[in-house]
Amino acid sequence: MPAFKTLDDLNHIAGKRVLVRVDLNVPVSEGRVTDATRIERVASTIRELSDKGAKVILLAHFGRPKGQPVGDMSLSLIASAVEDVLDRAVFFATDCIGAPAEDAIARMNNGDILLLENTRFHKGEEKNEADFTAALARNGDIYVNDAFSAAHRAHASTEGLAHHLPAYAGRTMQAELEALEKGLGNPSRPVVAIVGGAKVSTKIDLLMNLVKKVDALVIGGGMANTFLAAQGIDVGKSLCEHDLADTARKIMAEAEGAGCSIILPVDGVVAREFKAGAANETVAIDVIPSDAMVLDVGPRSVEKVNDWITKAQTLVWNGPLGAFEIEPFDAATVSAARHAAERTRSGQLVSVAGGGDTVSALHHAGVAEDFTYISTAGGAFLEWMEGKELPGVAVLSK
Ligand SMILES: Nc1ncnc2c1ncn2[C@@H]1O[C@H](COP(=O)(O)OP(=O)(O)OP(=O)(O)O)[C@@H](O)[C@H]1O
Ligand SMILES: O=C(O)[C@H](O)COP(=O)(O)O
Repeated sequence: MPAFKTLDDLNHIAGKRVLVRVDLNVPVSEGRVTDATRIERVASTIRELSDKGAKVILLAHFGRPKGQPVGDMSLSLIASAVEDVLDRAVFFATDCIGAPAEDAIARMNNGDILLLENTRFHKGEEKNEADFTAALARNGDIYVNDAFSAAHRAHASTEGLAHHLPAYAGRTMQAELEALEKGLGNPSRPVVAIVGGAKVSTKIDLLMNLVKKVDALVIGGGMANTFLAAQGIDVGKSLCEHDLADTARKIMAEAEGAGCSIILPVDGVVAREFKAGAANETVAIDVIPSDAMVLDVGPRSVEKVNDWITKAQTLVWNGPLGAFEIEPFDAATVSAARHAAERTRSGQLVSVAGGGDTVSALHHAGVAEDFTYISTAGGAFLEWMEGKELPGVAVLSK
């Protein structure tokens, strides 16, 4: 793992202005934050810096306002949720640069916490413009990046600032990078990856990268159908990207060349309707009725997946094995999740998972707390699984 500085390297910071990039891009409904996980994840960094007497100045984006102020994307809507999580006062400035920011910072006492308005209200943020970055940098002495989930963006507040100020990884960034290193960087073997979800098309780069890194790749969910169809199996009315048959064959050939076992379903739970409680039956994968669709992998397949989880020392998971939102098609995902959780609890498995639906599925199975690490990142986690360099991480290690 590339070396980077952490908060352990930051001493004597009382009175210093620390610009902390956090990810406050949280779901909001009717003015209320409906999931504060991302805020909870950055709380330890904020508290630690504040306890050391730093003036903690939070930088974040919210939504995609495209370089201009948009009312319902104001971080003023999130400030009280940050206060609730921290149980400390959080001041707010109506702009992240210029007089509003400077005046608010001038009023700060040591240990105070200030949230600056959405960085994406300025065009310079996403363009990583030199003038805008310099304007942000003028408000700080030190830069801490605690937003792994925004580190795939080379923006002023996620990348540019590290060229202007001494740069450090916050506690969440540090934990995420350490967990990901255990997952794919330098993992204990065998490493098994489970990739599921709806479509192959959104995960081609990810699959191509994984077959080079893992010992076994379990393919489930809707995307398994594309692989099965590419092998000449009739998948009936199942979700299937027939035009990606060549891509699927290429991924399988790459896997063979790299010595990675591809584990495809050998049976499936099929139904005629995509709805909870729909009449269903379990069939062998080569006799899928032409008017039915596979909505979950079957029990024999789950047994195979669980055998691989038993053999594995490391598990990386993105995408559910079936349509887990509608019962009973959650069965395979729940079974594999619980088995992985049990192995993790007993210290025999390092388990790392990410992806919005994946995290929901693990919560649904009641085991999200038991995994070694659950990433709150969406795009950044996927790009990491694709083997891409994340600009916000790369710059910290320079
Ligand atoms: N056999 C199937 N047929 C149809 N849809 C399926 C099937 N198996 C899984 N899915 C769907 O795949 C979706 C989840 O896949 P996705 O790739 O989006 O997961 P993710 O990467 O964890 O989530 P996100 O994209 O939100 O980060 C779910 O909505 C689920 O219903
Ligand atoms: O929600 C996310 O995944 C991050 O906050 C990044 O947001 P973005 O996709 O709008 O850059």
